[in-house]
Amino acid sequence: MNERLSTLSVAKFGGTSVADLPALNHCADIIVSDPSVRLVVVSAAAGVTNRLVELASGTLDETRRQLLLREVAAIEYAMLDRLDNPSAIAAELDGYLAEMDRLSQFLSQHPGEVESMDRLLSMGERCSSLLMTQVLLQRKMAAVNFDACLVVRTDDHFGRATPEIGAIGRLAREQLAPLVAHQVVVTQGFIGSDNRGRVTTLGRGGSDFSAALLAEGLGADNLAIWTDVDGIYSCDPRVVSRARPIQELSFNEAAEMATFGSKVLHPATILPAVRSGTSVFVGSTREPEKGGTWIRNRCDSKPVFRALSLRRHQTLLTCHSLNMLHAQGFLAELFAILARHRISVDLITTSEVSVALTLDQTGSDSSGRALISEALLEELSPLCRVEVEQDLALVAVIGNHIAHTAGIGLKVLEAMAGSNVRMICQGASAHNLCFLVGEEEGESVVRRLHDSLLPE
Ligand SMILES: Nc1ncnc2c1ncn2[C@@H]1O[C@H](COP(=O)(O)OP(=O)(O)O)[C@@H](O)[C@H]1O
Ligand SMILES: N[C@@H](CC(=O)OP(=O)(O)O)C(=O)O
Repeated sequence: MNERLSTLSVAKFGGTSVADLPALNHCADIIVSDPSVRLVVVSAAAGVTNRLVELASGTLDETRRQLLLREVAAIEYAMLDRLDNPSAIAAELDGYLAEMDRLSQFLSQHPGEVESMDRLLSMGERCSSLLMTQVLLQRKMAAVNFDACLVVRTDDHFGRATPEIGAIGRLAREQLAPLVAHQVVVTQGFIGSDNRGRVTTLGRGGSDFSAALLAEGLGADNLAIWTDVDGIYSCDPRVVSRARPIQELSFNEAAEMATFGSKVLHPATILPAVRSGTSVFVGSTREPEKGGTWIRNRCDSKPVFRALSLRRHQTLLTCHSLNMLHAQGFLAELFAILARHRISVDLITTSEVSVALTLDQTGSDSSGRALISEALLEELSPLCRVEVEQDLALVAVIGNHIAHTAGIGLKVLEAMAGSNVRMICQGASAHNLCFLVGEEEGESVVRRLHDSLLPE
């Protein structure tokens, strides 16, 4: 960097924050009011990625394909048309929309062609960064639109690419640092490229992750995740109306919340922040004055019960095998097969002859492809008999010293009286106690637990 900035902040704006022109103007207000914000990371406008995922499926009839393209175009043009000077970027935006048409048509003829799928999915974020940059230029800010693929280097696992941290750090220092010294740089979340320059995506909700990786690469002091809630709450406010905002959280607690379903943060966001010591803020784009949640390495309060998370659509895999009895290597073999299918395991319990595990659904790729494939079941079949249960919900109690505080199990189970608890996991972390219940019971269990463990 030519000039050392006293404080460097990265601001990420999610889909609802860039959904229309008034929303983009709220983002601009935040950026203008804080001179430390030098890198802005944007998601696709709300609803766009879902439509692109459908377009990328390659299974649509022509009427549906045209309808989705028109809907995406309507979202983007509604913003373009209300700019002071739409002609400045109209041709570029038209180009992106034409590319969506071309790629979705190609995919109708070649369904499952993963390279084109990711290129198509990347278009939503490209439209947003183009529009966001123009809104900042309108405000007379020095701003530039920057292609995230130049810095966010990943492997070539299309749909759910893994970032290459070392390369991202080097590229951020070489390419981004000189730019942020002189202007606000606007870039896309969610997308990257492999070492052959092919566009990749990081999996659904991956813009938070992109912002955290870029903040790490730049050595930023702060990362702000601007969204549609004024911070992280003690539970999803859509599920528990009495949930309350949390002012300060530790990295550990935030990581547990994100992992176990608090959608406000992508689960991978915390690790880059931990590595680089970057503080993370979560706040509302529409109401920044309300404040929000700070996530830091250390925080003063360490309550036993901090929050609850609910993750729906859980799958429980129970693997039975008599070969497991007093044998070595069974779990190693099982996990090797799961790893080959890029499945990450969440909860696990074992008995003499069986092992039950839940699958991490945050690992589903950008197209939302199902994780349990026929190929996986086939590979597992010589090793064990597999039972698959779906329609479960994972409830996580998150806090501190959970593994070392007497009476917690009783308190939690009392609140669960009458519910069928399918699996319980506790002990590996001092920060969580997790269990599975039927999907239909998930919300009511969380509400009862909130009343009992986190009363006002
Ligand atoms: N514990 C929680 N605190 C706050 N919001 C939560 C929590 N758990 C889930 N959410 C949900 O996360 C949503 C914000 O995440 P998301 O929709 O991914 O935002 P964005 O599009 O800005 O990335 C909120 O609207 C809220 O309903
Ligand atoms: N647009 C991508 C990436 C993302 O992170 O979006 P959001 O910030 O709105 O959750 C998606 O919908 O998955």
